[in-house]
Amino acid sequence: MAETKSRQSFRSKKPHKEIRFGSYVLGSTLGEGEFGKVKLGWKKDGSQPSQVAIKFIRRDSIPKGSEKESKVHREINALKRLSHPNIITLEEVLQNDKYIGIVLDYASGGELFDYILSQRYLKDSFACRLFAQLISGVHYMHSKGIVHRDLKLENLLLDKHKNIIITDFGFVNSFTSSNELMKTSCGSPCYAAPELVISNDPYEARKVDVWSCGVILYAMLAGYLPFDDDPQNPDGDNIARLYQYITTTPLTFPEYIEPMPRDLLRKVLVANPRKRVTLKEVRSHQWLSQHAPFLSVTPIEWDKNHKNSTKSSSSQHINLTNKNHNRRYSLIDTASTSKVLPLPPQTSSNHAVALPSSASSQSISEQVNFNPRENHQRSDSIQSYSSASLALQAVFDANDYRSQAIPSSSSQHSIDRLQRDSEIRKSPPTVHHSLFSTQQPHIPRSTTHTGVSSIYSSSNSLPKHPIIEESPQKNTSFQPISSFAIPKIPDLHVANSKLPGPGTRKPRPTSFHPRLYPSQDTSNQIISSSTAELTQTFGRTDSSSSATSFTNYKISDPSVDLASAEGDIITPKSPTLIVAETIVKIPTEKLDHNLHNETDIQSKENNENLAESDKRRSESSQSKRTNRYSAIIAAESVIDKFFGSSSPNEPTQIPEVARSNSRHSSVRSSSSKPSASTNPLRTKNTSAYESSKNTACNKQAQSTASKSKRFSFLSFYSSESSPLPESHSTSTPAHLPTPPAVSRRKVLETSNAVNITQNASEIEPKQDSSVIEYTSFEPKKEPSTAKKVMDFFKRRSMRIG
Ligand SMILES: Nc1ncnc2c1ncn2[C@@H]1O[C@H](COP(=O)(O)OP(=O)(O)OP(=O)(O)O)[C@@H](O)[C@H]1O
Repeated sequence: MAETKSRQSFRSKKPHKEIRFGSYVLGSTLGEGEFGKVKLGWKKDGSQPSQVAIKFIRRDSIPKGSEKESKVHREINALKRLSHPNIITLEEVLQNDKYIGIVLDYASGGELFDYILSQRYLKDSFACRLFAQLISGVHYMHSKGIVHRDLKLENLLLDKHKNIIITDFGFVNSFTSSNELMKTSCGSPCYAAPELVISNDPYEARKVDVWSCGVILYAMLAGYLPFDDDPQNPDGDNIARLYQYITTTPLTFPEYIEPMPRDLLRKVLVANPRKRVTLKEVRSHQWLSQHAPFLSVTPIEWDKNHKNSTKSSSSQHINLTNKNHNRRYSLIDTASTSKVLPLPPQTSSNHAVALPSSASSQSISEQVNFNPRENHQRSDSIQSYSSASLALQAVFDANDYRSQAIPSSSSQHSIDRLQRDSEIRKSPPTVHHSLFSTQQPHIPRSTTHTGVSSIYSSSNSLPKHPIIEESPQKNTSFQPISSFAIPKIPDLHVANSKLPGPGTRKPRPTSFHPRLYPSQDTSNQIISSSTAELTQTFGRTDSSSSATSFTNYKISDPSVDLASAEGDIITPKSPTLIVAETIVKIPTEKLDHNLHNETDIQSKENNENLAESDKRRSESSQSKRTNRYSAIIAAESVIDKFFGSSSPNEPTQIPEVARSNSRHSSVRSSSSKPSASTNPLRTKNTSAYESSKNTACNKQAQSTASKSKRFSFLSFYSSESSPLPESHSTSTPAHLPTPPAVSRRKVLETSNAVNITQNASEIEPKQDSSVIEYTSFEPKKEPSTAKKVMDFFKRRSMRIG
């Protein structure tokens, strides 16, 4: 007995092993993507960046020359070229013999998707602010000749001040001003522009991003996705039908969306890309006029700001090893003292910012300077600022400074500012109304501010052809995306594409619907009937081409190269990932297509720890799943049955689908489709479960059928039949009117029945190394069932392409 006790106490005192990757200590898992886990990390010595998100990619999961490898390279090289406060910052890339670790800024606010779920939908002013940031980021990347092509809520993170951070650049591609047409279909079904899905013709790359931005805006304001009310396709699972609906139905809005954003959405969500507004037109829309100063910052200015701050920071006595550290620090520790920051922005319900018509946008960047003394006074509080917040703050301050002609603030002001800032940060999170989060000052709207057009005409520094501003080729420190190694393959339009399989992740609500794939016969009927109409919509003369693309519509296989199709501006070149026995730190400025070996050797032990920890986690999660989440297992079985089973017993498929479907297990037959008159959730639930029983669904799944009804993923698709207990429901925030209860696919608001928003504080690691335990690799707190289910969706998000 005594021996047992002493053994126990020994065990409890035994320090847990610290898991490290390079110079980073690893913490909890932030999420899981296509390539694997994303983990929180921090430097043990407390140096910057204080917290990072490390995206781990198992090297053996990206075979040489594979599409996956290209995707990783695309993402890294794109991020290296981008330096904008609303675009995720690449800190560095590390690798050892097992993993590649893409070290990114940590966006502690979680996914915008989850945030909208928690709010049901966003207030007009807040959505406007986020949308302005999104548009600014997208405009910036377009100016670099980069299109994202997979913009969706799940790829938009929030920093701690609720600024948008665009992430996941795996589908980016480059274009030139002379050739912007692309052919590869990619993106997520619900966010993909119609021309991607229903046409074989090359598409204008930037317009595709514009469409996705429109879908995102709609989802922010409505709390659900647009074109979601087709009575013939209540679940939106028939994607051909969905796109037919999109191209033929006028956009409708819930009553709580204001007229101005409606007007903007009507101009953005136009099926015909030729009639769809350009990003420039979006930026100058009246609804965004209150954020005109921010939107008027040109890409050149963002770069200048970055360069200036990098140069300044290099004179500081900071031991930094790469430009990104400088970038981050530069906003804090620059040597420039020419201007002192104006008073901090305050929270304001009126977030209109006046931009004097005489101000030139050029002056913005010149005034974006920081007083190091002031910033030193910020001490610890400044550490928590993300680079996004800081950069946004800087631009705001510059605008604010200029517009208000505030004289240099005294150091006392700075101290006051710091105190106020830290108080604001201590306060509980609220929905922010200003472009610059909680620090937005109350600045009365200028009476001379007559809207965006006047601003642009007075300070029109926006390039007519953004690509000309800074050609990617000019940037010698970066490897242009065009040099990626992409094996040349035939055009991969949807007509030739394949369905996803077990290797692919499965759906989340906004990007996927459980019964997405219509049976061949059903879709064909719809396609045939709609071809003429769509041809008309897109103004085509070649009806046969349309017909072909519709008839053969399938989801393309992500394992096949997406960016190499004819029309994409990509030059093939062999990719190489140098295998090293040790962790190799790759400063981003040196990293190009090839990952070079460098210094900073990490012991193999850590590496093993990482793998071991992964193993333990999976074992532990396995047992937890068995004990506590059998319902989820049931749901997974159901989904595997539908989308991912590689079981040899899989049902015979329609030949054409089977041919193209190496991984997708089954295509739902039309007979399994529930009638629209029945409750789609209940029906789906039942039919799905029955299907699972018919195949190799395990016994446990069967025995937990009733539980699966309670926690099934299907329950996330309806508010009417949400099986969640009342007590879990979150009421509509007071400021928001109750959304109509009619749409069964109010996916965002429905999911709000359970609070699944990730609490950043739960995953904050303890910085004191003495208390960092091995278990820090595993979250101490068991995530809620709802969270698990949502994570399950995350793992299964899928795309066209
Ligand atoms: N910088 C970050 N800060 C905080 N969380 C992050 C960060 N990057 C990723 N995550 C979390 O990890 C999850 C997976 O990351 P990410 O989407 O980048 O992976 P992925 O492999 O690119 O997946 P996919 O391509 O399917 O989106 C995200 O949904 C997010 O919750």
